[in-house]
Amino acid sequence: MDLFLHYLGMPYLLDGVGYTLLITVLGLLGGLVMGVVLAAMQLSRFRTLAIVARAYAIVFRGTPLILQMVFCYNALPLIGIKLSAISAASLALALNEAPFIAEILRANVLGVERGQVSAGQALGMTPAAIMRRVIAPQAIRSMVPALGNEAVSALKNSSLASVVAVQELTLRSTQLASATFDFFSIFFASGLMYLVLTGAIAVIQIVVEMLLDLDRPPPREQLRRFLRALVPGRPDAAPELAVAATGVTQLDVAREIVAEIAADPLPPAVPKHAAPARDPVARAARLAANNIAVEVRGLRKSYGAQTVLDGIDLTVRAGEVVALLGPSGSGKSTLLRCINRLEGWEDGTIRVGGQSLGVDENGRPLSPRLTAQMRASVGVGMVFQQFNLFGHLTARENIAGPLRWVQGLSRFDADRRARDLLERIGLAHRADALPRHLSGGQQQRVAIARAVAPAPTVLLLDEPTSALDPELVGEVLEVIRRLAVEEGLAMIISTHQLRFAGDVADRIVFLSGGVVVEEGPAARVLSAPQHPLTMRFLSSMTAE
Ligand SMILES: Nc1ncnc2c1ncn2[C@@H]1O[C@H](COP(=O)(O)OP(=O)(O)OP(=O)(O)O)[C@@H](O)[C@H]1O
Repeated sequence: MDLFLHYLGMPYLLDGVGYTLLITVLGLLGGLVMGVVLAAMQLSRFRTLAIVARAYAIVFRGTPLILQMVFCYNALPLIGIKLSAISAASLALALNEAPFIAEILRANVLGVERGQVSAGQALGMTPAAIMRRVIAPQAIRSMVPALGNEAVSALKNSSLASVVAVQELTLRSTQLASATFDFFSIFFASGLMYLVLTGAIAVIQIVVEMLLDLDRPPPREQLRRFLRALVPGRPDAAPELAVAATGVTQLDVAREIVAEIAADPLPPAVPKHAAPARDPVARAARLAANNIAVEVRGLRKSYGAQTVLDGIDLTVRAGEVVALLGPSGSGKSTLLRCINRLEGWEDGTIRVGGQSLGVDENGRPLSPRLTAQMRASVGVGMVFQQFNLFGHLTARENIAGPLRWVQGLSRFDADRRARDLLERIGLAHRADALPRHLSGGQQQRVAIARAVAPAPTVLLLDEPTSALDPELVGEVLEVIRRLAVEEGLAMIISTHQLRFAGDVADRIVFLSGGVVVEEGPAARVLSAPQHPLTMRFLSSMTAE
């Protein structure tokens, strides 16, 4: 035991720990930098870069680290690059770690829901802003455990640096044991040192995970809870006593909270503009004089051999509400995504606010960054079936964030606009809740508020209620009515809610097999459809 303690505090071995740490840190930092580059190359639109990165990964993951160390130390001098043993070992470790770290980065970037990327694009965020504000914060959170593993493995791999005579812990332990023959005490002591180092990595990992944990209460709340727990006799410190005194169980309290959240009524409507008079003829005449908000001409779009949209023509005027109806797979979502330039197409033109999104005045395609800027300046918002809220941001930040990043509002103004909208949709009390703590209906209400926050002129809604339980549909339709219809936005809404369509839509466009088979005033199409396919669809929907 004495000998073991003696080796544990021996400066010769402790110096070895220093070298071990140095190589590990340099290797990991180098690996991280190169890993970011490799991951970016693999995710890039340029195939050649992706192929080069993949080839690198095959070579450096497929050969032993010990050979890479020998190569860096002995072979690089042959081409004029002479490195010290520590530099050569660190470089080899970095080269070896890079493809593993790149795969961790790539997997976590791809793991962020694609819907959130579409939502970012639809909000007019550039690819760089989407990476920085949406993907990176979520990917970094989820990659911490894997990076912790990688750090432990790099620490252990650093022992291979002994092959190029770096005086790290394993080499020094072996040398000491050869000289003293006290193998057991020395290797036990050096094993414990490695354990302490890997333990420290585990602790760092736990702390980082805690700091990045979105469910962690804010520091002030943590301090409040801590202080409350210290004060004896306070109701929070002894909830059972409070229950005994009042006769109200915790279950009762929980039920009350759940009931309150479930009811979650919308506040009374205070429309900015008076709701449009529902005299369809007068309204149609008024709308006919408005500017064209969206114009689709001869749109053809295929996925591989499948033609999804086959010569669509559609004109929507400012302030007009158009409901897209049609059976599943008829192309409604694809049409909406094309209008917003989230999809390309083969033939035809789409103009939004008089501009062709994604192409310059000479018809040449714009970069994704310029397309995003154009989308924001034209003012087209989109609401998705699956809500697509940014998962790491609160309800308030989901609305305020894009206002700052895209519209350039100050934090104060963006927050005020977000709070105002949350109040109007009856969710002011949930402003600081994360999307995963909101019901589907609440999430979709926030998503609608986020889409209308920059005051778009055109709002596209892709089956906004189809992912919701029936009892939540009404609240979302009411929010659409308040925030969009009453604001007089031009809207194209793909929906299966016939009553809602009849109530808010000026016109119904019925799609089947990628073509418009019938269109006309909402009341007429719903009550007296002309085309057999429309008739069959409407009677099947009414029967449901
Ligand atoms: N990214 C894609 N790749 C290949 N095929 C696709 C893609 N997106 C849609 N499709 C196909 O295009 C057709 C039209 O799909 P779309 O989602 O536009 O229909 P929809 O009318 O919106 O249907 P639903 O009411 O079920 O949402 C479908 O056959 C679908 O399988």
